[in-house]
Amino acid sequence: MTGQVGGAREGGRQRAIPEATVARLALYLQVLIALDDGTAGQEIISSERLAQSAGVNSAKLRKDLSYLGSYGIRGVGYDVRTLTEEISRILGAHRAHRVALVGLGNLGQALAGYSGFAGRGFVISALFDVDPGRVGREVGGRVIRHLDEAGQVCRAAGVSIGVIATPAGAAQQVADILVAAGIRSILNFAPGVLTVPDDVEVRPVDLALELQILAFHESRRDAERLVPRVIAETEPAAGFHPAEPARVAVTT
Ligand SMILES: NC(=O)c1ccc[n+]([C@@H]2O[C@H](COP(=O)([O-])OP(=O)(O)OC[C@H]3O[C@@H](n4cnc5c(N)ncnc54)[C@H](O)[C@@H]3O)[C@@H](O)[C@H]2O)c1
Repeated sequence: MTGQVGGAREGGRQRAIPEATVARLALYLQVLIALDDGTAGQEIISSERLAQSAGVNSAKLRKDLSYLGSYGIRGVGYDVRTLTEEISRILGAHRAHRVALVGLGNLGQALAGYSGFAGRGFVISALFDVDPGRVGREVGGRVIRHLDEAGQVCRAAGVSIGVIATPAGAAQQVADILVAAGIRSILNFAPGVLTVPDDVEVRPVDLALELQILAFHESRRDAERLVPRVIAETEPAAGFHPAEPARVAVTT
């Protein structure tokens, strides 16, 4: 997996966009779409307001948007429609992407029933499982097909993205089948690393990892809160006696 993705053109060549910027562009697009829906025709948005709504600072926002070219009007802001279209174009969100979902258990059924993908340009077009108790059933208005049909169904439906929500032990076999069906982009919820050809992009999703990152930031914040207290409480106060041990704040 690369840390950069192809993006805006510069002098006829594609200018690579860092992955973190791509993630934030998706966030800006979400804000812009909500804004367009909610305010019926707001035309201009300031970089400060867009940055604040997306939870980033204005400097970072301007740097991110610089990958698109210059769409801002200095001192005024960004044209909402133009910026929405441009970010959509860069993210490929201006056209529908057909998605196949494999593994219709707890997670797969929740994903298949989620209505929010369509508004972002993702259409769940095919569902696959191998459990005879699930194959033939309908989830989110689609019938679950047997994985053996994946090649034929995915090609016929023009599926370009596969989502794996099977147990870890089945994920590699499922990935191989999706790749053989012509799919070059895979979102993998199953734990573990998949082996795929170089031209296939796999994005692992690991909520436990995200929670660990949150926990890390939380313990950093706790440590930062503790340090000023330690300093304050160890500073010699008036009447301090050198033989007296310094008091240090301890949180449990
Ligand atoms: N990444 C995350 O943050 C995250 C969060 C929750 C679950 N998970 C993972 O997602 C996966 C699914 O979790 P779940 O709770 O929905 O499990 P589940 O057992 O409820 O569902 C798994 C489904 O996969 C199907 N399946 C099994 N082998 C298959 C195969 N070879 N081909 C097609 N389908 C097959 C089963 O029949 C079942 O319907 C697990 O690997 C789990 O660890 C990941």
